[in-house]
Amino acid sequence: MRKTLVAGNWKMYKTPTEAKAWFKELLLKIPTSLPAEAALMVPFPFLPAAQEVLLGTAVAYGAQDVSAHVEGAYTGETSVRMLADLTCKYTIVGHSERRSYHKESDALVAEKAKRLLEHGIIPILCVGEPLEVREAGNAVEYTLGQLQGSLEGVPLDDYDRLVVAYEPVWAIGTGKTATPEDAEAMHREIRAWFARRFDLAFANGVRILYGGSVKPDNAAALFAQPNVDGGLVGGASLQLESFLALLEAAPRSKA
Ligand SMILES: O=C[C@H](O)COP(=O)(O)O
Repeated sequence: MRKTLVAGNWKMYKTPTEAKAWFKELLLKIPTSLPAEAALMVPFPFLPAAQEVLLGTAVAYGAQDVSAHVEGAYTGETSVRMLADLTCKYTIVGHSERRSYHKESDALVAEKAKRLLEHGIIPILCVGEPLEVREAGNAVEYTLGQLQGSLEGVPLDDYDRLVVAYEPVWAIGTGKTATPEDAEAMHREIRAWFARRFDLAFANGVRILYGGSVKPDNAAALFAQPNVDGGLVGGASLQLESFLALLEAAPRSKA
């Protein structure tokens, strides 16, 4: 059984003060019998407030990136030891905005995933093709290539040490969502890749989220697909009511 996960990615929105108030309000409004697991992936300066308010509750939290270096003279970087000290459960690696704007390679993403695993933090590894690749009919090949490269040398002893997020670049922040059928088709390919690389039990256990313009009005159809184990959600995770609606749209688990 895979527990469904709805993870908000706040990107570079809100302030620490706003975030702390939001976390508190969320805890007041979140249903006690929450079907899916909830998580918030927030900017680094929000993590102390997340730890103070969310630690020990039903809402997990984590960062949106991490340095590949453990520590040292790396101005502007944030280390995995800092994230572990702030009790992050998850952290995003390889988001397309970092791959594109910060030229992060698969090899760098793999190093970051390794650092997280070494410190007990679960990487949410993002993969997904740009529009021209999809239009050329190479979306599967491209996405599986990214997956392979971003997990090169990453020691994965169990499926619950990793979450994958399939985020087609053309669907991010554009209002264009992959159809539930297209998302399901890619998620099946990703799961089949894990079956080839590891085994069937690993493949059936690993959670694969969909990301790209997930909203309360399309979430239920996406999350109903057998291989879509929840979502990594940008814009629609920023408002409390829509984040709660997304959580309610998610089933408890997948077989
Ligand atoms: O990580 C989240 C994705 O980039 C999706 O963002 P979005 O829901 O605003 O399209």
